[in-house]
Amino acid sequence: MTRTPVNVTVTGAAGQIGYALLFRIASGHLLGADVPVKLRLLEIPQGVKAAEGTAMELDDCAFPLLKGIDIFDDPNKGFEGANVALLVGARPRTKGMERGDLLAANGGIFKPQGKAINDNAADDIKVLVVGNPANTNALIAQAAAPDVPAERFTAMTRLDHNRALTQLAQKTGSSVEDIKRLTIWGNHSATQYPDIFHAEIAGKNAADVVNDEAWLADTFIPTVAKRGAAIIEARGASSAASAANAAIDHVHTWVNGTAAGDWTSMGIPSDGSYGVPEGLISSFPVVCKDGRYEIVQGLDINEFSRTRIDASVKELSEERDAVRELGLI
Ligand SMILES: NC(=O)C1=CN([C@@H]2O[C@H](COP(=O)(O)OP(=O)(O)OC[C@H]3O[C@@H](n4cnc5c(N)ncnc54)[C@H](O)[C@@H]3O)[C@@H](O)[C@H]2O)C=CC1
Ligand SMILES: O=C([O-])CC(=O)C(=O)O
Repeated sequence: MTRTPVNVTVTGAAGQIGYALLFRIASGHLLGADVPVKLRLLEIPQGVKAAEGTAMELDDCAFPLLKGIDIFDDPNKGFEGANVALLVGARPRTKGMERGDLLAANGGIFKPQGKAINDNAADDIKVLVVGNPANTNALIAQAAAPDVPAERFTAMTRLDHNRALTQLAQKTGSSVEDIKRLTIWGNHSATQYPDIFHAEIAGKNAADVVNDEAWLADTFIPTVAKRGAAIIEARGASSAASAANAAIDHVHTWVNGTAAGDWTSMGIPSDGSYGVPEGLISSFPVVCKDGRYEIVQGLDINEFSRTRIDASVKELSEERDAVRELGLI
């Protein structure tokens, strides 16, 4: 039986993450090796020509799963019939810009996109926001889409999760696939909290294996939390291929499920679990099954973790207050 192609909308398609992302979507890494896709690329008018160039290259790969590419500069058309939406395009922070300016500029992007998703996307739409500040941009888009179930709006912390896996593997001389149940809590920002207290390395508690709280506090957490800035410093541009890879991982896990005995990290609307105010889009440990996710419940949060989760959640609350004041939610 021939499957109906899944419509995948990618915003910011002509940007550097877009360039690293589209070829992997088209080759089956996002949804599965047997799932045909149609790409809907959304750009601002100035980005359309470059997106057309990328579309030519996609054609030239002759990917068997790629059943069509359309390019738009109108969000209503870009999200028409979308089953999956990757919101990558955002206004980057430029010199002299305050946090409030950045939130306002991105509100101008994510509010209309949320409305366009509300009015035009397929009923089963799943949204991943990558563009920064990702959690609060996801909140803005979600607030503009009252007819879409709130839990379909998610923000990307999988890059932080993957970064933490590698740092922990390198410290302990283990392999990333031996590490399970690691968690990123909070905001995709320098306040995020990568938590290894419930993680396991080859079946042993990761915090016990590390047995070095100073390394945790002074090396591991800041290395993971400030990795984006370190990459900008080294590369002269923000992370792109690793961000695209994490977006692929996020959606693939959401659609196809977490492995037995493991979980992942996703920025999702809080239901009040772990003291995170309801409605904030915060990163949690989640298990995915049958295209849905659930927060892992019942974890014991120690003092070390509590302080750090609270600090990141406080920042999220402040961002929510700021966009509320700007009338964006
Ligand atoms: N959540 C995460 O872990 C990460 C998030 N990011 C964020 O992802 C975003 C994109 O990064 P890059 O691809 O490197 O940026 P980029 O500047 O190379 O590309 C952004 C693209 O978005 C387009 N764009 C801007 N406004 C748009 C709109 N309203 N509709 C459609 N397209 C629009 C631009 O024309 C441009 O082609 C940035 O906000 C960056 O900070 C980057 C790395 C990791
Ligand atoms: O830090 C940035 O601007 C890009 C980003 O989100 C990351 O690499 O985590």
